[in-house]
Amino acid sequence: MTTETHVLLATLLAALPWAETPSPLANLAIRGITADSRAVQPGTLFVAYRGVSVDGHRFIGDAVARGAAAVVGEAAPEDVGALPVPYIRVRDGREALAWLAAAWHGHPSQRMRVVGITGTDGKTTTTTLVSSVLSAAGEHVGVLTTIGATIGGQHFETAPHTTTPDALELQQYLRHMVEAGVTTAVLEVTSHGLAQHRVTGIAFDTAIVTNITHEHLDFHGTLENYRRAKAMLFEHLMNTPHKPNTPKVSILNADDSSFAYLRPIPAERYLTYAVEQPADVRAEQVRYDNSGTTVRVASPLGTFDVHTHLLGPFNVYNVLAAVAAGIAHGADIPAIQAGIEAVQRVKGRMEPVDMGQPFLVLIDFAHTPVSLEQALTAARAMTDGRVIVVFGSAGLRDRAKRGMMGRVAARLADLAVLTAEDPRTEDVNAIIAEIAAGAEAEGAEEGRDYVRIPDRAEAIAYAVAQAQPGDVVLTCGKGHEPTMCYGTTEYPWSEHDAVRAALQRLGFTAHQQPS
Ligand SMILES: CC(=O)N[C@H]1[C@@H](OP(=O)(O)OP(=O)(O)OC[C@H]2O[C@@H](n3ccc(=O)[nH]c3=O)[C@H](O)[C@@H]2O)O[C@H](CO)[C@@H](O)[C@@H]1O[C@H](C)C(=O)N[C@@H](C)C(=O)N[C@H](CCC(=O)O)C(=O)O
Ligand SMILES: Nc1ncnc2c1ncn2[C@@H]1O[C@H](COP(=O)(O)OP(=O)(O)OP(=O)(O)O)[C@@H](O)[C@H]1O
Repeated sequence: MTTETHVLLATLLAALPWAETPSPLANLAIRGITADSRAVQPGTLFVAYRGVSVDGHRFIGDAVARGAAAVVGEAAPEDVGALPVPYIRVRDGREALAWLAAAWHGHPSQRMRVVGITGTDGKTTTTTLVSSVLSAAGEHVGVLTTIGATIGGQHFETAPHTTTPDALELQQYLRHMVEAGVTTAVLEVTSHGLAQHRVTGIAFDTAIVTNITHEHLDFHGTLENYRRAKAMLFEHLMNTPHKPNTPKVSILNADDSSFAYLRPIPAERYLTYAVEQPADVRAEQVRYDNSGTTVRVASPLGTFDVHTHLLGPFNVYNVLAAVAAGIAHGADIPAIQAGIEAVQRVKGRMEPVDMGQPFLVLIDFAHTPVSLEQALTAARAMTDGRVIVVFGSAGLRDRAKRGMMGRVAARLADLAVLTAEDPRTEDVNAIIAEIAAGAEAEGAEEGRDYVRIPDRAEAIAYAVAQAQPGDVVLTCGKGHEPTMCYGTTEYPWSEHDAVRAALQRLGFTAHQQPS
C-alpha cells in the first residue's frame, strides 16, 4: 500500500506499545506499509511475520530488491543477515503491523466511538441491529460486517469468505469513516481477526459478545484458544486510549457459558443481557406473530416492548444485545424501539423468498452445529408441516463439525438434502459422506431422511420440489455469499438466484425484489 504522502519511520515506530530503537532512523521517510513483498514499491516499509503457510521473512530479499526503505521483522538480526536498509526487530510481526497501520492512517479509531461485536453466531445480525439502534439515536454510523462495509450511505464489498479485513485494509476503512464524518464505527470482529491481530491497535469503547460455542477449532486448535481469541476483544477495551465522556463498556450474554470467562476482564461498565438468567437487559416476555417477534424488555431504562421483523427465537438474543448497546450509548427508549423495528431483514439470515409458493422458503447462513440447530428449531416453530433443509460443510475448515451438523439435521429436519458448501480442494462427496455418517449415527436413513445431491442448485431445486403446502424449506450455509469455491477458484454464486430459479421451475413467478 503506497500513497503520495510519507510518514517518518520514527513516528510509525513510536506507535508500537513497546520501546523501539534507534534515532538514526528517525528521519527516514516511509511511503507505504505492506506485509506482502509483491506489493512493495520504492519507499515502502516491509513487515515480515511467520505466516500460517509461509514465513514472511523469506521474502525480505525480494522486498528490498523492490525498493523497501526498511524492514520490520520478528527474527533476530543475525538470522536475517546483512541488509542495505534498516532492520527493526519486533516481538510479534502481526501485532507490529497492526499498530503501524493504525499510525499510518492517523489512529482513526481514536477519533470516533468504536463498537466491536464478537461471538460464534449472530455477529452480523447483531452488528446490523446495533448500527440501526445507534443511527436511530442520532449517531452517524459506519458499519463493517461479513456482508460488506457501509460508510456514508455507500456500500463496499469486502473479500469473499472473510469478515475482519487485514489490519491495513481495516485501518483504511476506519480512516474513510472518519473522513465521512462517522461518529460511531460498528465492527463485526472474528476470532481469526483477533488472533491474527487484525484489530489490535483499535481503540474499542464497547465490546459485545453473542455466544461462544463450537467453531473454528481447526484454526484455533482448542476451545480454550478460541475463547482466548474472543477475550482479546474485551482486553482491547482497557488496553487502548480512552475518549472523553466515553466509558469502556463490556456487554455480556449472561445465559451463555462465555459469561464466566469474560466477566473478570476489566471494563468501566458492564451490561448483561439474558432470557433465562437475571440480567440488566432481560426478556420478560416474548410473543411471535406473522409480523415478527415482540420482546418485553426489562432494563435500566424501565420496561418496554421492542418489535423485530427478524424470525427465530435466537434473534431475541441479538435484539437484547442491541438494546444493551443502545443503553450503553445513551439512546432513549423510542430510539431503541425505532432502531430495532427499522431492520426489515438481514441478507441471507432467515430471509424469506416469496414467489407466491404455498410453502415458506428461508435462506439462512447457519454453518455451525449450534446455528443449524437454532435455525431448524426456529423453522420447526413456523410450521405444522415438514421442515426440509439443504446444507453442506466447507472444505478445509473445521472437520469435526460435519458429523455434528449431520446429527443435528437428523434430529430436527424431516428431510435433509446434503450438498456443496465451498468444498475448496476437498472432494465434495467425501465431505457429504462425513455429514451423512453423523446423520446415520442419529438413526437417519438415506433416501428416507436424507439424500445427497452435490450440485447445490440441483439440491435446492430438489428440496423445493419436495415441499408440500405449509412446509418450510431452509437453505443453510451460503446466505449472502457471492461466490462458491471449488478447488482454488471462486465461482459466482447466488443462493437467492438459485432459490428463485428453483421456484420458477415449479411455475411460481410472483415478483420479489432482489435482496
Ligand atoms: C489461513 C489464514 O488464516 N490466513 C490468514 C493469514 O495469512 P498469512 O499472512 O499467515 O499467509 P501466508 O501465506 O502464510 O503468508 C505469510 C506472509 O508472507 C507474505 N508473502 C507471501 C508470499 C510472497 O511472495 N511474499 C510475501 O511477502 C504474505 O504477504 C504474509 O505476510 O493472515 C492474513 C492476515 O491476517 C489473513 O488475511 C489470512 O486470511 C485468509 C485470507 C483467510 O481466508 N482467512 C479466513 C479463514 C478468515 O480469516 N476468516 C474469518 C471469518 C471466519 C468465519 O467466521 O467463518 C475472517 O475474519 O475473515
Ligand atoms: N444469537 C444467535 N445464536 C445462535 N444462532 C444464531 C444467532 N444469531 C443468528 N444465528 C444463526 O447463525 C446464522 C448466522 O448469523 P449471523 O450471520 O448473524 O452470524 P455470524 O456470527 O455473523 O456468522 P459469520 O461470522 O459466519 O458471518 C444465522 O443465519 C442463524 O441461523
